[in-house]
Amino acid sequence: MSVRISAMSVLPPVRKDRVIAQLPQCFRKEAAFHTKEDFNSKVKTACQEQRTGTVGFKISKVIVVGDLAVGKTCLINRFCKDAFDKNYKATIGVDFEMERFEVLGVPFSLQLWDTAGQERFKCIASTYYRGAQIVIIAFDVTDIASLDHVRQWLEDALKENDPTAVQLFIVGTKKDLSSPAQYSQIEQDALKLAQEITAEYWAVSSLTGENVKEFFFRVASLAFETNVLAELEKSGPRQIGGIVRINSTPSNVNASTKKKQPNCCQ
Ligand SMILES: Nc1nc2c(ncn2[C@@H]2O[C@H](COP(=O)(O)OP(=O)(O)OP(=O)(O)O)[C@@H](O)[C@H]2O)c(=O)[nH]1
Ligand SMILES: [Mg+2]
Repeated sequence: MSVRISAMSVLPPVRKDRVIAQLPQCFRKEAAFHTKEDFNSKVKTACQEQRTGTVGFKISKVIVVGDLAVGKTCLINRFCKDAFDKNYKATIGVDFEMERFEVLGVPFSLQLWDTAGQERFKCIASTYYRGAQIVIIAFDVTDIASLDHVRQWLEDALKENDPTAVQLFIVGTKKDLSSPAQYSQIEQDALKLAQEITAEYWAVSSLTGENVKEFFFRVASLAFETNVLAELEKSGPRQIGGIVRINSTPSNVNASTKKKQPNCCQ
């Protein structure tokens, strides 16, 4: 407890617009991590009673992958800096941003890794995939090829991570560029894919900001909820009563059986 107090007194308070008191809802019920309206009751009780263990000090790693120019950097910049650049500057290797939240009164941080989509930088970027709790695969809703490549990105990301420990999101970008008819067509395919690979689906626009904050709040909340449940499980059923597990095993068909390949940078 004393550690917690000193750590909190060193850090400035979390920004008011990063405080999460209610569970943000999913974007589409057909492809959601879960569709519950509220945080798990065990998680809420644990937070109220300050029994969240190490979660308050935890930094969860998020990697954002996907084809070049789909808008990964813009998505992160819209959320972290509320900025948008219409000029394309390829990410070379990786970049990262830290975002601090307060979820149900408990500090919680995400380390957002923005990776390169260009083939020639992919090899550097992939060395940073390891240790991700959350994998976000971005595709451009106006470019069906970028959706077709999602499975390959997933496979690459899961080579470096434990597939059963990863929470997966598919995010369609540049929603502002697509007509409602075009959008609903690609959404059908994206929802189908999300269901197949057990991912939660979102669609956003970094230009207008539509759904960007909602998306990252949802990511932070689900990551937090999973971490608190894991912490409660660690502290044992005798202490905390029965654990309600949320169904969080991304059963990826392609990647889970693959052997780790050596990274190549020829
Ligand atoms: N209209 C519109 N353009 C966008 C949006 N998001 C990104 N763009 C544009 O798409 C281009 C590529 O965006 P980036 O964010 O740099 O793409 P990236 O995925 O990071 O690309 P790499 O770093 O090469 O992998 C830029 O010209 C952006 O301005 C969006 O929501 N709407
Ligand atoms: Mg980029």
